[in-house]
Amino acid sequence: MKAGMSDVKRILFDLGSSEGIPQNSGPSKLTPAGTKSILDPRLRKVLSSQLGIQNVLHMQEVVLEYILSTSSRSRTGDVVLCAPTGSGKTLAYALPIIQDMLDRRMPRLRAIVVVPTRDLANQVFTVLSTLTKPFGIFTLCTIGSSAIAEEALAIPNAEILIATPGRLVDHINNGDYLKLSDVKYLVLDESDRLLEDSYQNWIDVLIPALGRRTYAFDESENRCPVPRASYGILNLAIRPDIAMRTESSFSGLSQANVRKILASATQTRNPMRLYKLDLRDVCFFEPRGFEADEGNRDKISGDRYTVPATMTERGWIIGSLVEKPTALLQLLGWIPLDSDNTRGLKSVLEERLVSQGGTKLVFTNSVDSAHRLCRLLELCAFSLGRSGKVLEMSGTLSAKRRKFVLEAVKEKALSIEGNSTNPPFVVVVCSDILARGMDILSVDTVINYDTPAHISTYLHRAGRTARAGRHGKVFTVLVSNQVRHFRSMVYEAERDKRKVKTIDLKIRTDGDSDHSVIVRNLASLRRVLSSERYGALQRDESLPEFMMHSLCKRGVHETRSKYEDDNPNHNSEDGKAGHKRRRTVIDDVQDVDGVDEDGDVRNAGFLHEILYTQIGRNLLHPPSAS
Ligand SMILES: Nc1ncnc2c1ncn2[C@@H]1O[C@H](COP(=O)(O)OP(=O)(O)OP(=O)(O)O)[C@@H](O)[C@H]1O
Repeated sequence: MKAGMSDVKRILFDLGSSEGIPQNSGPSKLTPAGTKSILDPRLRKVLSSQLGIQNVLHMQEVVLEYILSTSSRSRTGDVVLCAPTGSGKTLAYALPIIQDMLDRRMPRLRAIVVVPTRDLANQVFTVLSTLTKPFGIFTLCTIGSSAIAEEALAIPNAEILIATPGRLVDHINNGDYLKLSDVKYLVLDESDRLLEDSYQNWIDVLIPALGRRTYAFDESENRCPVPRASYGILNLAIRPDIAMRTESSFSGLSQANVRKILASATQTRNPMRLYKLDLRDVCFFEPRGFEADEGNRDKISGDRYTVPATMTERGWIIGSLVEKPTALLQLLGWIPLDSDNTRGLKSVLEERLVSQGGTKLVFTNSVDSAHRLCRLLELCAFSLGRSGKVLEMSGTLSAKRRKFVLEAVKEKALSIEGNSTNPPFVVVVCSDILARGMDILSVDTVINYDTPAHISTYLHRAGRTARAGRHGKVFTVLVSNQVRHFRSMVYEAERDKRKVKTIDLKIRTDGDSDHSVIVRNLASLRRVLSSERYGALQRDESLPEFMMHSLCKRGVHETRSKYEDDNPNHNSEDGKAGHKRRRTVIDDVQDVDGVDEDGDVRNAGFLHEILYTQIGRNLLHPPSAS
């Protein structure tokens, strides 16, 4: 987090010109909060020294001002914050909470932040703990990565708790060490996602535990009586549509003082979902110009969203599923565009896609496809001689591996050498685990290899790029029969329809074309996946180079001696274990190739593969040899 921050402070953007967010302009400047800001100077100093942020954004300032100006009153309104991805919602809720705690007298649990995934919890924890540490505010992250008893010991000292819903419920049910009586803020980050899933009925457990309000039923009240107000650059409005449905049946003063803050780029306005949260006096923050049309207010499905102005979106239409991997390689700039494509299209690709450096995220619709595609790209990168890294990120990986991948990408710790003709790259193939909230500033391109089924998934995936005023590109690979659905999904939901263009891509799949790279490597992929199935290769680890050499038919013996030369410590205990495992991998590959030293195919599984699949038959009896 910290490493990227020195860049962030220079790339500031304006959420609040009087015209609203500029739709088609480049990154605009941040209007400094300056001396008018109500941000505490102590907090400002920490923000600057720890995160490299000199000024708060207008949206953050408005939320800060609203929350702090009403925090001392007995009746405080709940806050719903709906701003585009990458617009700084984390600090928008974190700053008022921390500032409110600066002059506390007794350390008590004052705030709970609930987030849907462990990785996001870790990210939010990094930001909050960095800001709170200098003030001695103890922030704790409880996500189920350590023993519950261990966490239970730490929880009584926590003043801010960041938790995934399941773990929070575990602690509430586990004993009385989690004291909720002094909790003043409950934040739901990615609230629409949290409300979608029931996660052990976490809302039903948490809300009553915080102290449910009691209301007197009042039929005559059909609107929230609190007036609309315009607050600086944002519309700060009590949304009657939500207020009416959540409050009309229950009017009266609250007995609880927990203020709820909901944050998401795709905030649900569905009162049926929000109802369970027991919201009251809801203040709906959204950038001016993007509030729901008056006529749409009552339509539950009428939500419209906006994406950052610095994002370019394109749909790439291909003829059939078979062309997808080849289209991906072309999008990544690893193989040239087919000459059938127009000159104009070529220049678009060259200009927009083949950017040097930068991280590319490739989204698939399932963890299995993410894994297979990652392996295939690893093989293709190797056989095409590309310098860079292909990494996988999905829920099936161990927490340790996920942390490694995130840190590696965030901190740019991957030391990859390249040159101008072969620029280094980092491609992360991921499932939707990375779609929500993850803040990786080096991501300059998002590719939807699989088209997302829902607009919210599309927007969150896309939102991993073009963050904090940076430029970013989003490409969606579309098989021709998916185009209609894609267009209607995006056009109906996005406010600026002109932004998303679709372009036809012509791809040759005959024997002489670049498509043959895919065909060759699909055969290797099968062998890699077999090695994993039989435990010879860890799913979590990148493909060892010697294995790729072997798969590229450079000779098993050569790679074995290469491995031994390259690993002088292979006789140490650790080295031996690793060596043994790697030897198995080599044997494995030999088996699949049908060239094992004893002349036997030892593994029955592989035997099956070889004898009963077309690819296996081709391997043993190449068509040209027959
Ligand atoms: N005041 C600021 N000045 C400069 N950069 C900022 C400021 N506030 C936040 N940022 C940066 O903007 C980036 C995006 O912030 P954040 O992760 O909070 O976005 P978000 O709105 O929560 O996005 P998402 O909807 O995807 O979760 C982060 O890198 C953050 O450090």
